[in-house]
Amino acid sequence: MLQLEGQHSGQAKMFDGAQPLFVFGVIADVQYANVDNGSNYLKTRRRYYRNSVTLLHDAVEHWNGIAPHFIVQLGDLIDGLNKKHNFSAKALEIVMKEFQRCRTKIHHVWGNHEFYNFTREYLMSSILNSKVLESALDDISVNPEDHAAEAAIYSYHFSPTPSFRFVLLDAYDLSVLGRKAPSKKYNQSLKILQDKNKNQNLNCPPEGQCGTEQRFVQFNGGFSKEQLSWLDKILTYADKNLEKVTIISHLPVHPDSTDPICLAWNYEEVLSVLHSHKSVVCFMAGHDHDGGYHMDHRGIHHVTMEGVIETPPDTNAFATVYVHQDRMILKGVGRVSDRIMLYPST
Ligand SMILES: Nc1ncnc2c1ncn2[C@@H]1O[C@H](COP(=O)(O)OP(=O)(O)O)[C@@H](O)[C@H]1O
Repeated sequence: MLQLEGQHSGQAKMFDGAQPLFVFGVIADVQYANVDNGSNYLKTRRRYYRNSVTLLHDAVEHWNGIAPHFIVQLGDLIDGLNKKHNFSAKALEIVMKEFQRCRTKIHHVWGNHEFYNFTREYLMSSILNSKVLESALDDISVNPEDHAAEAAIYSYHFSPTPSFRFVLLDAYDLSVLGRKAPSKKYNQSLKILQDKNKNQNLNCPPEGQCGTEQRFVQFNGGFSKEQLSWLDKILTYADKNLEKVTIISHLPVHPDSTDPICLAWNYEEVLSVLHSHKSVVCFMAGHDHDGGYHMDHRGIHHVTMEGVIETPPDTNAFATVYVHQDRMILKGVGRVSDRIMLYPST
């Protein structure tokens, strides 16, 4: 029997009648800018730049009535247009004011628009660095090289309750955005792009390519070997401890969960790490504003959240996830569909 949110008081209200172990909120691609409505590059989708902060406000109001244990913000919080208007810091202040009304922790990942507005160094010491909320390594022992890799990469993990873990990934670890020329990672990223994309404008997908090859564009990025090896260690620990892991990233990694132009460059390598561990139950991403979903052959749920920026003012796009011992129940608002996600059998 379904019970509506808002009919209960106190923490972590139930949605399906059973008491969840914990509850979290999820929202993607707010992309606020203090400019008139516009459209995406191909002029196929309308973008509601000013109104997106109102939709964020409404999401926070909703969550304040439920008291989730935490919220994950999937990146592209403010639009790159702010940079042109010298409004980046102010725009960030405006959206963070909404989040600050939220009586819970917010976990942020970074998308391409974070790097249009700010340098990686700025982001590391900004309010968008939520890694500081968690002790980065807690009880998982890693070697000194992994410590160094963790410091250069914005990724971390946390366990909100025993047997569950969340891993936030840095999808622009390999990227020409946010990596300084001519650093090793910048050069490596430019080479990956230019080997696959011969256009002058690297935001323009490779000529004549369709399907997943379109992903080699400048507004995407990928995961370094160090980050994947770090992820592998966390998942090994999680396997041993019979944990259920949800992975959070700006870029999706399964071609059936997104328009392939939005995929991470080395999505196959990420999938191969995920599939070598039994602990992974869900992968959540943003970036593709149309959203998407696919349960892969190993039973991992790939959820791509609809973007707030392309959501008309009379609706919304966010979700609350009720986590149970055997499933997650995702309750969408507005453009986001409800979904029951059973964990893969081990
Ligand atoms: N097909 C394309 N050709 C050239 N530039 C593009 C193309 N698609 C997107 N871009 C540019 O790439 C950047 C990111 O695109 P955008 O649609 O804003 O991505 P997002 O969905 O992350 O907002 C923008 O500067 C946009 O103008």
